Amino acid sequence: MISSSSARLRVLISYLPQSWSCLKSLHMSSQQQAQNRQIIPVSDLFTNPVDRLQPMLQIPIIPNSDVSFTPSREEIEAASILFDPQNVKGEKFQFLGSWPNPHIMPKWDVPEVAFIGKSNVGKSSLLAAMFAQIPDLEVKVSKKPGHTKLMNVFNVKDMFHLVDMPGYGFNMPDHFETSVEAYLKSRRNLTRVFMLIDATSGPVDVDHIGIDMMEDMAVPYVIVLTKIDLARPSTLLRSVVSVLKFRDETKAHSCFPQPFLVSSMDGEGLAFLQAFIAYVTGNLKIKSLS
Ligand SMILES: Nc1nc2c(ncn2[C@@H]2O[C@H](COP(=O)(O)OP(=O)(O)OP(=O)(O)O)[C@@H](O)[C@H]2O)c(=O)[nH]1
Ligand SMILES: [Mg+2]
Repeated sequence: MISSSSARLRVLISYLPQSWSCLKSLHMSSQQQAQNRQIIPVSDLFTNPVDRLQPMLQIPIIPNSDVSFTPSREEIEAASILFDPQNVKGEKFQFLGSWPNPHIMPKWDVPEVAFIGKSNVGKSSLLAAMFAQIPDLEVKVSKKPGHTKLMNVFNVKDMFHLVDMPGYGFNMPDHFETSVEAYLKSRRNLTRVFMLIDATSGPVDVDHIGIDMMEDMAVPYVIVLTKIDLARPSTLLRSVVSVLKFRDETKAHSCFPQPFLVSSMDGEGLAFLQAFIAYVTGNLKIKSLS
């Protein structure tokens, strides 16, 4: 029986490879394990991607005490319908505009969630994937880091707003402090921040700085690992463990304990994340949480 989370992490880390050659062999053995233990295929879009990794380990990847968001399949499907334009006539999906700082941004009486992370991590792509069924709503993405320079606000049916932020790190805008930081510090209707980290690398130095920033401001945030379609299962597992380790080592008080995994390319994990957004903005009741 493994009791403390740091002891659990030590056990998890001992499972993980230390070098690329070991990673390769873990990958091969995980393929063999997949045959034996039936890893869930990626094609199921209404599940938590962590579930398909779980057969690789004999203990929970995320300690049960840290897993509080467990919607049913029906609840996940209900949330994804919120992002579906074929509902009641007149429901609005809109790009509301771009702003360089929060002082000139209109104050709406609607919960907002914001997406932050290093340049090129996939913030704009994640919003584009969420709005994939709304062709009129274009979210610009680019291979070039530092593409998004302003805070872009999108309205989802007057239920909540999604805010795409400029990235930090390489090619970040000079006005980052007066835009993103000022927004995070002052925005009253900001309900949750989603901090994106690249799943192919796990947290890097610039992510640590981002997390410190969130902790200093005591803004509630959630970690989302992006680009999971590009990460092998072993790499993905390693990135999840790195996030948990980092969270525990830094005693990240404002961080939601359960990380999310998503691919904007094949949509894996998207509906699960949408369910969380719907839940935190008060638009979805989760039976297991009520
Ligand atoms: N394979 C894959 N590529 C992705 C994914 N998400 C984003 N990308 C790619 O990563 C690159 C950067 O994506 P963006 O969404 O523009 O990244 P961003 O975080 O908004 O970047 P900045 O605005 O520069 O801060 C683009 O080439 C995307 O196609 C993903 O889930 N899977
Ligand atoms: Mg962007």
